[in-house]
Amino acid sequence: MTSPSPYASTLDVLAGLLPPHLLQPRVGIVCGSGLSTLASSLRDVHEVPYSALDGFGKSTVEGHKSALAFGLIGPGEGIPVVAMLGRFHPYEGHKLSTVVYPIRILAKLGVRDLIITNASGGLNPNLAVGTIVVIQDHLALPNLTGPLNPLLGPQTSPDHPRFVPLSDAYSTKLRRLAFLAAHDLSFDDDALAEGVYAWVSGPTYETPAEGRFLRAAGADVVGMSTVPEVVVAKEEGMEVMVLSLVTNPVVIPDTYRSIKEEVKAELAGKPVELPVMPVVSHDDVLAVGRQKAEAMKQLVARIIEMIPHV
Ligand SMILES: O=P(O)(O)O[C@H]1O[C@H](CO)[C@@H](O)[C@H]1O
Ligand SMILES: Nc1nc2[nH]cnc2c(=O)[nH]1
Repeated sequence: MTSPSPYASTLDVLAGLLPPHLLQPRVGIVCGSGLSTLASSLRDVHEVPYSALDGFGKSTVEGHKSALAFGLIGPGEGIPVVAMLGRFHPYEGHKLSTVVYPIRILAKLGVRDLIITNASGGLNPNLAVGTIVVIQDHLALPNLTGPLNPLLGPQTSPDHPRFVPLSDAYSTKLRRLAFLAAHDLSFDDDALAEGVYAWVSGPTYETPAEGRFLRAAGADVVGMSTVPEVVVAKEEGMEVMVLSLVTNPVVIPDTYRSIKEEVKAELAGKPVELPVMPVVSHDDVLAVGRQKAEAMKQLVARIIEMIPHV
């Protein structure tokens, strides 16, 4: 007798709660901090709280709900979509297997294209707060050197490769659609940019030196999520796109001033104003999410309508 799949009870609960036309979503959305309103473009919505689903944790971060929203996007019959209203981060104390469990469930439900969103700090000084960055690659320090690669351990399935290539992690098909969708929606040229996401474990925000280090290493934005989801989605064979909303600057020119020089100037009788280091808060992050919610929502909905659904 074969042992039951660890996902079977979660899938059974969903099958018992959802109408058949929503049970096989074609596209998945992961809503980042403050971005749960992305799902408001869905119609015929059925929400299932994470608490009803074995294997799901509870998202403890403000700006993250804890539910799956199933619904339809687009004209006619509509495209069946599932949105994760809230994600899990390792810094909340969740095991990596919990962080990526919803992605595995999305794959088992039939999701083939995954649109992941997040809030991030800007490392590239050309990226203004409010820019949506279409991620083209990532730099994952916890993956490279530490125990935070979600694929560590026995091979998850004989159908999955043991060694997952990530050189094509970010779907060129979906990234192309993002820019076409922004054009369709008459977004300003600088509303959408491209860049590299650095994943850090958090929950501390970066020191100025860490920000400069990540920038020098080639990253444009930094955040505390997403990469484990991308890695598992790739292992599951999905096409993946990440839209990262820049909510705050991390590398700020001219704020890294030398106190030694300030004191020398003071002793020389020059008027001195001590630098005030700007600090970021999660409230700032959520506020930018609210400001940009409508644009993000329109963009995601338009991309989904443009995906060839055969
Ligand atoms: O990546 P998401 O979940 O959007 O959230 C980002 O915002 C939070 C910090 O303000 C961190 O969790 C960071 O990763
Ligand atoms: N690590 C990190 N994550 C973020 N999420 C939103 N802003 C930031 C930031 O500045 N740093």
